[in-house]
Amino acid sequence: MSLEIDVALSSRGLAARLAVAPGETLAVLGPNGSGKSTLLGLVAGTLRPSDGTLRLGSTTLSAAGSRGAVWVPPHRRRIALLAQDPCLFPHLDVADNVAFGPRSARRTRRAARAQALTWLDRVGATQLAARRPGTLSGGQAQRVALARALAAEPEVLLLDEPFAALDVDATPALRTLLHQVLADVTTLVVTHDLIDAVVLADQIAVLDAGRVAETGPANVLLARPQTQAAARAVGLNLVTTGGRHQAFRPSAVRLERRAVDGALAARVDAIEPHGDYVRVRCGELLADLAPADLGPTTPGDQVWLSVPPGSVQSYPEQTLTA
Ligand SMILES: Nc1ncnc2c1ncn2[C@@H]1O[C@H](COP(=O)(O)OP(=O)(O)OP(=O)(O)O)[C@@H](O)[C@H]1O
Repeated sequence: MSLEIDVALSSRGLAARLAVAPGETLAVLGPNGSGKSTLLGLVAGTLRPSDGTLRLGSTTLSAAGSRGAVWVPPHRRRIALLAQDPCLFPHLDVADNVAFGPRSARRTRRAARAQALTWLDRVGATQLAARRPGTLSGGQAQRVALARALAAEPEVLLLDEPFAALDVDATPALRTLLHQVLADVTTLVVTHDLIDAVVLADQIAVLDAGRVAETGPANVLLARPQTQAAARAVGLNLVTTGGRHQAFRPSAVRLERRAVDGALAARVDAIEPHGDYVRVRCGELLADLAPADLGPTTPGDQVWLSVPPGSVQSYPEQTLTA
């Protein structure tokens, strides 16, 4: 079912208009505090908008402000939220946790259990059916939470950083699983991890300071962002001159400590260690370098930045419509 979001929450500085087509997955990217979780809360109904409307198919879930008041409470929305913390009921075994949604929808005990086992099978967790949540690993518990969310047959699934609390080892398998089971479910996924967007998303929306900076098909926005906010969100530098964008990865940037033909003069604002590389910030531009290539550079230094032509994507600037 389609989801049409046109909501504002003035106390959190959020005003966003977005649409998710039936069965599609929209990834919401953006820096800390840009409003991603607030947006999910407004869709789930745990937060009440100060203005605007929210529609699921032909049903209005909430309408506020001058457009009249409609409010469908969270438990009536057929929207499931899967967050970092799987939030399983500790006193129920796995099968009963997953059967909770169907039972709440007044299925018989037998039908609810059959449905639970079907979903446990789909997420590869049949063998966990009799276990208590307290005995599960993080990855197992998240699989069960996914089965529980989907067994309730939601019209919309909301994922809030679904892998953030998991071991790196457990994440790829769960992401692949999600990709399979999300194929037909209208989904909104909030993530800091670009791989989630690459694997799961049909569309991407970038939030910046409570506003939608850019939306577009995932493959287009990941390769050819039109705004600085989107470029930052997908990990690219963006330089715009003469109606054309040049986008390039920070790891493609070369840094020289003396003037070089064709290089851009810049001043170092900050140097941040990132594991086995250092990130050098020069205004809006980022350069990711091996420590040995940085040399004795410090903040405040004048440097010259260049990028090999083969590492630059060049494409026309477009006018974005809100
Ligand atoms: N419980 C709260 N009470 C008041 N203001 C809040 C609350 N939670 C968030 N905010 C504010 O609302 C705005 C949006 O925050 P939100 O948590 O939605 O951002 P986010 O993009 O999800 O950030 P993060 O990536 O850090 O989770 C921020 O200005 C934040 O300070």
